[in-house]
Amino acid sequence: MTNPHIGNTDDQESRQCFLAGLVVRSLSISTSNWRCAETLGDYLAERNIMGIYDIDTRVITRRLRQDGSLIGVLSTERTKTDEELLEMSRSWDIVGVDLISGVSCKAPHDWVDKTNTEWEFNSSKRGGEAFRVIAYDFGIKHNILKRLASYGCKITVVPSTWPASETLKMKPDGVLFSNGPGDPSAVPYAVETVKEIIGKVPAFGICMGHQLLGLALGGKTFKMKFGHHGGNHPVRNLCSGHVEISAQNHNYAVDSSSLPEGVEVTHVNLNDGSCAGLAYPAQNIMSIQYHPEASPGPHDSDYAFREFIQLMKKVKVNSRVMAALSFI
Ligand SMILES: NC(=O)CC[C@H](N)C(=O)O
Repeated sequence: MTNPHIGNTDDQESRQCFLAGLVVRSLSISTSNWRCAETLGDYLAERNIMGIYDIDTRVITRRLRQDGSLIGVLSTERTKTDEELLEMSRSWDIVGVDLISGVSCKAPHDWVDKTNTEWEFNSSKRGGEAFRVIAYDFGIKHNILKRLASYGCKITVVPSTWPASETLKMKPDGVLFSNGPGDPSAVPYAVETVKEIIGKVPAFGICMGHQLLGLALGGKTFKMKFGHHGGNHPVRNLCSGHVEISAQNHNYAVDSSSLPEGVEVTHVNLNDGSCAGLAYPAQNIMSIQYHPEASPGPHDSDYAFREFIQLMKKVKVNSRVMAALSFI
């Protein structure tokens, strides 16, 4: 973490902490958040997750910015020499590795929790209809589900390997493809699932889900030098012209130039011009590369959830009209 002071606030965004290790500058010895249940050190130790502090994370950040993402090794084993640790780091890679299967849920389950009412910041423009959404868990952040629930959705979360045929049998009004770790090109099974669903049901992709949609539509993804991480990246919404301050956490991106005819780039990251969102109106597809659910981060992009509701509503109304016309 580049923020020097870590440990004074915390919120869980998944059923468990999947981190292998955490490197921080200064570990807060006190917690100053009324909801904080324990110190970061205790939290990590209870889960046998390695942590190291008093590290000059700014030097590491400058190195990563200069040389790109690097593989690192943390070890408490004093028997290992530096050379052996370096060998370990050289023997591992993130490219081509399926990291989704290790974090996805094991079985379908419903989700009902909404955003805590006292923190609700966008309760305007809520339609009355409840739309049925199937959310693919590629490592889904809980606040994505809370925002959908706050917008009135009835949600079933399914594992990353859940068959598209089973999803279509559930007759959802929409499908959400979630965020998730690792290389999108390392999970062809997930791309195939997306391919079988799009065009039949409105789809919304977030981060990994956005990349899987890009691949399913025939585009390509690539590994960025050091990705986008943090809560202060400016993104231009090309439809509205607005610039949003966004929450970002990704190392891959969709190559805009690889997208086929009809697929629109809807958002651009203003730091490097990369694709930050796409749409394929012909198949009722929308997706964004960053995190509209924030948690943590700014709420500028919360409207994306409302746009997904409007997309499902439009499709549902159209299908009712078509059904009525078929009787005439
Ligand atoms: N937050 C995410 O879903 C990340 C997507 C993908 N694993 C990447 O690193 O680009």
